[in-house]
Amino acid sequence: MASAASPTSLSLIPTTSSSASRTRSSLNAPSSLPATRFLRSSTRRLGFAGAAADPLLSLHVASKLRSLKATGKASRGVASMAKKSVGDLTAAELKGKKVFVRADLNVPLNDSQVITDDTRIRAAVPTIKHLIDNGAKVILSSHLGRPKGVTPKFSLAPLVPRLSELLGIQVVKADDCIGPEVEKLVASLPDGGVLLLENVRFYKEEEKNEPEFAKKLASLADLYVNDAFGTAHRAHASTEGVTKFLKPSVAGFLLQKELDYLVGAVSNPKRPFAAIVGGSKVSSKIGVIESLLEKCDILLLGGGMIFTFYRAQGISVGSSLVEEDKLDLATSLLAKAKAKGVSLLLPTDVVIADKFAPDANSKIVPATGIPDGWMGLDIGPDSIKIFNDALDTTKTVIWNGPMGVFEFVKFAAGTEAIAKKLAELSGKGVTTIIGGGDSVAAVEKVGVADVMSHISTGGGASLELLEGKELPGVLALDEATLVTA
Ligand SMILES: Nc1ncnc2c1ncn2[C@@H]1O[C@H](COP(=O)(O)OP(=O)(O)OP(=O)(O)O)[C@@H](O)[C@H]1O
Ligand SMILES: O=C(O)[C@H](O)COP(=O)(O)O
Repeated sequence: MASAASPTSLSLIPTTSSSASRTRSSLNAPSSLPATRFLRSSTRRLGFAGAAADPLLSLHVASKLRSLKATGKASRGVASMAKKSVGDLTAAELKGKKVFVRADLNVPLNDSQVITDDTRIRAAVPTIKHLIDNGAKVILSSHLGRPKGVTPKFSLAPLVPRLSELLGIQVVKADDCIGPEVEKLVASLPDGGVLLLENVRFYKEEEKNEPEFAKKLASLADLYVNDAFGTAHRAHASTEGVTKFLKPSVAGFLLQKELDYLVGAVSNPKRPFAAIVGGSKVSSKIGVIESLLEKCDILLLGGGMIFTFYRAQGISVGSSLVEEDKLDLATSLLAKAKAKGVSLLLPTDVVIADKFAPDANSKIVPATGIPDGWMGLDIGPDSIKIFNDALDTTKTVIWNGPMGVFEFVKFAAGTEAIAKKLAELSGKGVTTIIGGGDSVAAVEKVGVADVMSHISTGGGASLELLEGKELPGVLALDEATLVTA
C-alpha cells in the first residue's frame, strides 16, 4: 500500500453536547420508581399502552415481568401484552408432552455436506435441553436453504451428528416432516427424546403458509415452541401458521435473548449509544439508519454506502459504488442526523483499488481525493482512529454491516479494526451487539465472537428488528398470562 493519507477537509457532522442527555424511552426501572408505575409509564412512552402493545418489545417486557413477578409487582395491564416463554411452562406441563420446536438450523454446508459454522445449532441447544431435561418429547423442525421441492443437498441429515453430540443423546432423523412414517416415529419417541424432521421447505406449502400444511405439522404435537429467530421475519407454516392449531405457542430462550438485545438494549441503551452501519448499499440500510437515528447518539458509517454520501456532498468518488438515485436520501439522512443532534461520522480516508479484486493495486487517500478509475473498498487508518476514539466514549454499541470488502485481505483492515475495538470495549463492560449477517462473519473471522455481549443469529430478521418492524413469528405467539399480586 502507498503512504497514509494526510488529514482531509471532509466535514464531519459534530456531536452536540446535549445528544447523550436527551430524554429516551427506558425499560430499566429507576430504583426510585415503583415497578408497576415504571412499567405503565414505559409502555406509554414507548407508544404501546394497552393490550395492543408493540409486540417487538413484548418479550423483553416479559423477561422484566418475570423478574418482577417474584416480587409481585407486575401490573396486569402490562402482563397482558407480554409473550409467553418456554421458561414459563412448568415441569408438569412438559413431562411426556410432544413439543414441536421450530428452530433455525439453516447452517452453511460445504460441497462435501460438512457444516462450516455450527453457531445456529449451538444456539438452539438451550431450549431443546431444557425440554428434554423436563421429560418432553422434542419434535424438531427447521428449514435449510431455499429448496424448490425435495432436494437432497438441502437435507437436514448432515446436522444429526453435531446435534446429537451437543445434546448428549442420539437424535432420531425422519425422512419427511409430515405423514404416517413421521407419525410412527413420534409415537415411538421416549420422554426426553428428540426427533429431527426433514427440511420443512421441501413442501412449497411451508413458505405459502398454507393452513392445511400447518395443521398437519401441528397434529404431530401437543404444544409449540418457536426458537427460530433467524426465520421469525417469515410468516411461514412452521413459524406462524402452526400457532393457530397448537396451544400453548411460546417463545424459546434464543428468541427471547435476541429480542432482549436487539429490541430491549437498543430501545433502552446505556448511553452514549453508538451505531455502526456498513455493508454494500445505502438502499438496503435506509430503514436501519432511520430507525437508529431516533435512538443513537453517535452514528458511524462505513462500507460501500459511504460513497453515495460523499457524492451527495459533491465529492468525486472515482468508480466507487454509488447509488445515483439515493443522493437526495443521503442528503436528507445527513440533515436528519444534524437536526436530531446525532454525531454522524463518515470516514475521512479510504483504501482505494484499481479494480474489484483481491489482487488489486491499492493505496490510502483522503476521502476527498479518490482519483478517476479507482474505487474505495475500505476505510483508512485515520478513519479507524477517529471511529475508535468515538467508540471509546460509549456504553452501548450496535454494529451492522462491514466497513469494507473484508472478503479480500487487502481491504479487511477497517472491518477487523472495528471488530477488535468492540472486543476491547466488551471487556470494559460496554454492551456490544452484532446485528447479524456479514458483520457476524467478520467478528468470527477475527476470533472475537465469544467476548461480544450479543451476536445475533439472524441476518434478515435482525435487520427487520433494527428497522423497527414487527416479526410475524413473534406476533403469533401466546401472550404471557402472569398472575399478579
Ligand atoms: N466499499 C465497498 N464497495 C463494495 N462493496 C462493499 C464495500 N464495503 C463493503 N462491501 C460489501 O458489502 C457486503 C456486505 O453488505 P451487506 O449490506 O450485505 O451487509 P450485512 O448487512 O452485514 O449482511 P447481511 O445482508 O448478510 O445481513 C460485503 O460482501 C462487502 O464486501
Ligand atoms: O439465513 C437466514 O437468514 C434465515 O435462515 C432465513 O432464511 P431465508 O432468508 O431463506 O428465509
